[in-house]
Amino acid sequence: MGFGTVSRGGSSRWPDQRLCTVEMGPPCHTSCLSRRKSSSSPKIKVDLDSSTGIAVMKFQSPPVNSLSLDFLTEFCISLEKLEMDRSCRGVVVTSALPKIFSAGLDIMEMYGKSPERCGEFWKAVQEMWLKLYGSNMVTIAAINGSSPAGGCLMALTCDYRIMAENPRYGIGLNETQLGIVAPFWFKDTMVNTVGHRTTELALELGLLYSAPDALRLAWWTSWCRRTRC
Ligand SMILES: CCCCC/C=C\C/C=C\CC/C=C/CC(=O)SCCNC(=O)CCNC(=O)[C@H](O)C(C)(C)COP(=O)(O)OP(=O)(O)OC[C@H]1O[C@@H](n2cnc3c(N)ncnc32)[C@H](O)[C@@H]1OP(=O)(O)O
Repeated sequence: MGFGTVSRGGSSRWPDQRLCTVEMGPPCHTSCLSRRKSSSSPKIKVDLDSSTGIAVMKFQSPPVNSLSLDFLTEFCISLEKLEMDRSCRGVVVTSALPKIFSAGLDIMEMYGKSPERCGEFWKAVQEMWLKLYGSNMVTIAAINGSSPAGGCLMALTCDYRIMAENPRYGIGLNETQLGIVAPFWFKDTMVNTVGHRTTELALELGLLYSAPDALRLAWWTSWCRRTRC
């Protein structure tokens, strides 16, 4: 599947300033509760606070939030619903699982499947990227765990990234280490964020970065010391 032109943001839902802090705590007051809309599909839970216009999309697909066809389909539907809700201005994507943001594409989707199923899966991967990259909402990845390969792509596709500092958490397009080649548009998404030279090195060596290392290479808007965002 080829790509057409993707328009990015540009609506009144975008703030003038770069967004540097994200409120992710529990509701401050019970009166806030009435302005909250929640929905849950098996793999993704969404909470929208209409008073702030911020939605939090939590991945809840154990063991590792791998991007299966079902997961990607739910993700696109959830994002579309938020996109259509004019009260929603921004969305934070994060994980409900400890230690893992997303393990990337579901390996089991890429093994022993029919050509039709492979086509459907690959289209869903592209759809996820198109919808997230082309979103009119401000998109933020709160990376509270490991995020290799496709998980990293998802984070890079957001407008802003915040990562929890933990030496066990790594992020990067590490496909080379797995003996596969990162598709060109994975690479391009990384180039957009960290530039050609860093991307070249990272992809050649299949590097996974810790939060402080990634910060040095300008991956982040911010990072936090708490192990759970
Ligand atoms: C269909 C193809 C169409 C044609 C397309 C054409 C061209 C495209 C060509 C190539 C595609 C290139 C793009 C690739 C991008 C990707 O994202 S590939 C996936 C890369 N990701 C990984 O390899 C992640 C590997 N996993 C890990 O590193 C670790 O599991 C972890 C995430 C760091 C977590 O570690 P932890 O120790 O906590 O857990 P475990 O390792 O014990 O894992 C628990 C459990 O989860 C299973 N699992 C892990 N990762 C995946 C995964 N990506 N998909 C599915 N399942 C996964 C693991 O096997 C364990 O399972 P269990 O043994 O049954 O408990």
